[in-house]
Amino acid sequence: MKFAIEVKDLRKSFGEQTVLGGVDIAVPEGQIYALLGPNGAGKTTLINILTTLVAADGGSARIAGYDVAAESGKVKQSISLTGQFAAVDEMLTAEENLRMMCRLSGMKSAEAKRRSSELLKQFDLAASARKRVKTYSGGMRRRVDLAISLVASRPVLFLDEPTTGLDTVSRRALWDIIERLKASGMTIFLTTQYLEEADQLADRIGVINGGRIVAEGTAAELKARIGGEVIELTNEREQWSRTIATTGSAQDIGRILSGLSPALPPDTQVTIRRPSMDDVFIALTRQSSEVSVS
Ligand SMILES: Nc1ncnc2c1ncn2[C@@H]1O[C@H](COP(=O)(O)OP(=O)(O)OP(=O)(O)O)[C@@H](O)[C@H]1O
Repeated sequence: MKFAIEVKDLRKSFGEQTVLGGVDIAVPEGQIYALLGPNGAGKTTLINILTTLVAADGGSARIAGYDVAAESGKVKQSISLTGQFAAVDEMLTAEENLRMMCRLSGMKSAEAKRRSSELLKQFDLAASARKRVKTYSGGMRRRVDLAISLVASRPVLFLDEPTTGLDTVSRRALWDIIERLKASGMTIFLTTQYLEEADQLADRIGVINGGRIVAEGTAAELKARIGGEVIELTNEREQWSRTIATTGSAQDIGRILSGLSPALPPDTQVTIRRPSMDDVFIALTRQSSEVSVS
């Protein structure tokens, strides 16, 4: 298998603080990898190292076969990055923004025109292409950001929290686009705080906490790690809920409930269901918060 992204024992500290304490990741070509983690877990630092913006202290990373430290120029030519620093001019139309970026990346006028209209179509922006970006909704604006980062076709795309702050409809529209980009053969590395997003898009999910990958696998594999089912106890009057992993057998459920029942208010509701990504995430980050990264 050929890997588009290969990260080995990657380390980074800021002063005394260890932000990445030995991270290993391998993403095969053409797949989507989602990195999930709480605030401050090191996700942006990892993206910054993989996109050559920040140097690592130790370990290695290769993108499209090139070493991020020794061959940073080749790495830059292999990647697109969409994050906080999108260079959109709000006073221009989407079409003008795209043509300008195409010209800046060295295309002749006719080529810039062709590539811009191709991107406007691909990102469902053709109907609004001649309106100023400042009149766009958040979702449309995010699609312009993404289109601009893809002006030059590159094999590996990094997306730092692509749908944060978007409403459900715009988020789904962006997911469709990300899936289409994958179908065109791109390898995509994204960070997200939405478990549903990782579940929906990613071939593999890595959970990062305390500077380490504490779990990795497909959404189904991660869900399987916390057992067959979860018991959810909810008390609406007292406004609390609690989940407990169970094998799902009558004996195990009986054991858990009889262990709890003397302490439970009588109006507590019990539901038994398959674990969600939320359950997995909470279980994994809770377990690993004890782990030292130094
Ligand atoms: N240039 C820097 N100098 C000092 N500390 C830094 C620097 N960059 C990041 N950090 C620290 O490293 C830790 C990880 O930050 P990072 O931005 O990588 O986390 P994150 O997982 O992306 O979180 P968020 O979702 O909040 O952006 C944080 O505690 C942050 O304060």
